[in-house]
Order: sequence, then structure tokens, then C-alpha cells
Amino acid sequence: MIRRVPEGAPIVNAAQMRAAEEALFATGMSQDTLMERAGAAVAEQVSRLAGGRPVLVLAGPGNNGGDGYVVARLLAARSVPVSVARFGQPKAGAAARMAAQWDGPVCDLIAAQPHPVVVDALLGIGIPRPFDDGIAAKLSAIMAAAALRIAIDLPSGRHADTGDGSGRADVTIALGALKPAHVLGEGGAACGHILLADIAVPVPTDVLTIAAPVLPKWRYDVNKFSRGMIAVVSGAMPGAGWLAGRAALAAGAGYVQLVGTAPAEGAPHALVRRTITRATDLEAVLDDDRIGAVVIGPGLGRDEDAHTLLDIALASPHDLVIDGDALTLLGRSVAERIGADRRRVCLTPHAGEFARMFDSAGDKLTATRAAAQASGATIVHKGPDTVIAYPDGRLIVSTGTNPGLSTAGSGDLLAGIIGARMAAGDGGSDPVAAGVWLHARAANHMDAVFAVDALPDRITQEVNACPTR
Ligand SMILES: NC(=O)C1=CN([C@@H]2O[C@H](COP(=O)(O)OP(=O)(O)OC[C@H]3O[C@@H](n4cnc5c(N)ncnc54)[C@H](OP(=O)(O)O)[C@@H]3O)[C@@H](O)[C@H]2O)[C@@H](O)CC1
Ligand SMILES: Nc1ncnc2c1ncn2[C@@H]1O[C@H](COP(=O)(O)OP(=O)(O)O)[C@@H](O)[C@H]1O
Ligand SMILES: [K+]
Repeated sequence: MIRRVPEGAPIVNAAQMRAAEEALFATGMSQDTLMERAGAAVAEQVSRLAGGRPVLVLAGPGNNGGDGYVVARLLAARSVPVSVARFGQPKAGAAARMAAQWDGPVCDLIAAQPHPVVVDALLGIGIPRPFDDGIAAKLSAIMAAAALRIAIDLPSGRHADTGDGSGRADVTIALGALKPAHVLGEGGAACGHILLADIAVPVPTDVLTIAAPVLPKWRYDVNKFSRGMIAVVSGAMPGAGWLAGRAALAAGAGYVQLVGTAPAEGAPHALVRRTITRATDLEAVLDDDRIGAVVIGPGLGRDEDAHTLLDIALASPHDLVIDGDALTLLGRSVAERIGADRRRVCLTPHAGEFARMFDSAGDKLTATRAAAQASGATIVHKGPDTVIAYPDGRLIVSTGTNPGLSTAGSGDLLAGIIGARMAAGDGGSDPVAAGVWLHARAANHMDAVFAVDALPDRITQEVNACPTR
């Protein structure tokens, strides 16, 4: 499923969210005001999505439940048919005050009747404990009978920081910021479409969801080199290099050289083949200061030639995109091999390649950030939840993309796109994130099953639709 995820939205963990909330309370804002604000933002969305169908609000014992009582009150004020199923007594404070203001129909969760629209306000960012068997069975019956399940902040039962647990929703309305659970792994998928309710709580912005890029504007005297000249190193499986080169052209590069002892033949003829006799001849090809980026790894193989080609690419002064087999060849020595010089290096590992290079302790955000800081490279840690980590600690997450990308060769395209955007020069937004966005966006416009060879034409359409500056 392609999930709707807000662009450029902050992602914070539960502790950061609580700290942000406390900082706001310290300025004099009351908990009730914030809860009313959250409830109003959610009620607005629920009323739109419910389209007049009866709504059942499941209200838990904590502040998530408090939000639920506000939502029920505001829906009733809009004449939406709504009732509340209560789970546990609301805790003292804002949650109890909001519960006391609900004067509509209410029953215990265990006695609730099925409704077409269910608002899940049982548990939020508090640490969830498993429900006891009776409640769990009742909950799954209520959820199974609903046509639309909307979770407030999180599907109840999911841990905010890890996504572990068992709740599910069709739509999740995140309050104030997304949490790791909304974007990572199985938990992310379980949240369905994500909406962000802006409740005006200032939060850290060093971790964001991916956003549409701005591409650098061409000067009047733009030429094929200034648009971005890239060299794609072709190896044992020349088709993979071809895909990277083809995607680089599609993503706007002005000049793409496919270099190898046997680069793939065939269209497009704009892909310039540079056939070299020996792997060591790559050195002469890369001795060209018009080259803006070198892409190495797709289909490189792991033989002696592959080692030679990688050594030469690493010794060149060019910006690098390192993918596939080249990542495996680097392995644990990646940091010392790529060095800490001025050029930009982007590594694009999938989970297996990442584990061969880095210690994967912690969740994907933590592990990828640590890897970027240790290596000095920008890392695109691919998968259904692609995490881009920069050496300065910032993270960007791309998720909710067409799972049809899970086909051999789609990563080769991504390496080529990133190479093209890196070579296109400065002036736009970050080229690595731009590349990841273009790849995902193009895939989102394809059917579930598509041939990767067909994606480049769509990538060009996405490039042409991007604003420039
Ligand atoms: N941060 C913000 O800016 C804003 C936050 N807001 C809202 O606050 C929410 C966080 O509220 P919260 O801290 O009260 O946590 P929440 O998850 O509602 O409840 C935890 C309670 O559930 C209980 N419990 C757990 N599992 C259980 C089980 N199986 N069976 C029974 N009980 C169980 C648990 O009990 P305990 O484990 O502690 O015994 C605890 O009492 C947040 O998600 C958002 O919706 C907005 O109002 C405004 C802006
Ligand atoms: N389930 C999925 N949903 C969305 N995107 C996916 C999924 N699985 C893989 N991808 C994306 O598809 C691409 C696969 O790259 P990779 O594993 O390197 O494949 P290959 O090397 O065969 O080209 C990556 O961009 C990855 O993020
Ligand atoms: K919830």
C-alpha cells in the first residue's frame, strides 16, 4: 500500500515530545488548552473522514483518552452521531476534566457495539502494556467490524519509539510531530495513512520526513558538463550499470559515461560507452575534472577487477555514489577507505549491505545516524523505510512508497539518480534527498507491478515537475 505521509514533518521520540510539552507548560499554557487544541484538530479530520457515519470513540485512562473525550464532544457539537466506549477510569487532571464534560452516550468497552467509524483513543505515547485477553478480543472484534479506524497519535498498543506492539489503523493522526513508530518498519505500515495535527508545540527538527525537492535552476549558458557529467562504472553484471546510467540521464544529467571492460550495449544512444581494455584503464577515464560524480557498485561483482575499479574510484577526487557490491567490498573498513577528504560520498546500502559495513545496534534511525557520523558519508539506508543520515546528525526518512520497488534493479536506478543530482551542482535542496524523493515519487505513479526499465521515463516527468531556484 502506498501510504500518505506528511512531507517535511518533524519526527521525535516520546521523551522529546514530553519535554516539548513540559517546556510549553512552563510558559504558562495549561494542559487543558493543549488537549482542547489536539481534540479540535482530530475532530476536524474525523468529521471530514466519517462523512456522516456514526462514530465510536474508544477512550482510555490516560491523556490519549482525554483527547478522545474532547473529540467526542466536538463531533457531537457538529451533529455527528457519536458515542464513547470507556476503558479504565480517566486519570486525575486534564483527562478526568475532559471526561466529565462528556454528557453523551457512554458504555464500558467490553459492552461496545460495532460502529462503521472507530476513533482509537485508548493509548498514546505512554508505554503500552498488553491488553488482557477479554479486552484484546473485544477490541479486535470492534476493529474488524469497522469500515474506518482512525487512531489518535498512535494505534493503541504500539510503542511510540519502536513501533513494536499490535495496534492497527487506516489513518493515524499524529499530534504535534510524527514519532518513530509512524515511519519505521511494520509499526509504520500498521499506522496506515498519517496525518499531522499541528498543535503548535515547538519540537526539534533534526529528524524530518522527506519533502519535495527544489532543483538548481540552469544558467542561460548551461552545457552538458555543467548540467552534470557522471561516470558510471560497469562491472561483472553490465545490465545493472546500464540501469544506473539510464536513470542518471532520466534524472537530468547532461553527460553520462558508462565505463567498463564490457559495458552494456543498446539504447539509449545518449549513454556514452567507454570500453576499457583493462580495469586499470579506469584511472585515465576518471582523470577528467569535468566529471561531477562517479557511481560505482551496481553489478560491479566482487572479483579482482571489481577491487581494482573500486580502488581507482576511491583514489579519484570526484564525489562518489557507492552502491551494491562496492559496499560489500568495503565492508567494515568503509570509514578508513573512503577517507575524510573534502569530496562528498554517498553510500546506498540495503539492510544486508548495511549490516556488513556497520554495527546495527539500536533502531534504524539510531544505527544509520551513528554510521554517517562514523564514516563521514551521507548514508541512504534503503528499504520500505529509507533513512538518509548526514554526518552532522540530521536524518530524513522516506516511507510509504510503492512496495513494487522491491525488484532487482530498482536500487541501481536510485544510485544513478543520486549521482545525477549530485553532479547537477548546488543551488537546489540536498541532492541525495532529492534523488531518493524522485525515485519514490516516480514509483508511486506506477502500478503495483512494473518493470524497472519503465521507471526512468517517469523519473524524467518528476524532474520536470519539480520547482527550480
Ligand atoms: N505530548 C503532547 O504534546 C500532547 C499529548 N497529548 C496526548 O497525551 C498522550 C499521552 O498521554 P499519557 O502520557 O497519559 O499516555 P497514554 O498513552 O494516553 O496512557 C497511558 C496510560 O495507559 C495505561 N495503560 C497502558 N497500557 C495499559 C493496558 N494494557 N491496560 C490498562 N491501562 C494501560 C498506563 O497505565 P500504567 O502502565 O502507567 O499503569 C497509563 O496510565 C499523547 O499520546 C496524546 O494523545 C495531547 O493531549 C496534548 C499534546
Ligand atoms: N517494500 C518496499 N517498499 C518500498 N520500497 C522498497 C521496498 N523494498 C525495497 N524498496 C526500495 O527498492 C530499492 C531496492 O534497492 P536494492 O535492494 O539495492 O535492490 P537492487 O540492488 O536489486 O537494485 C530501494 O530503493 C528500496 O528502498
Ligand atoms: K491511540
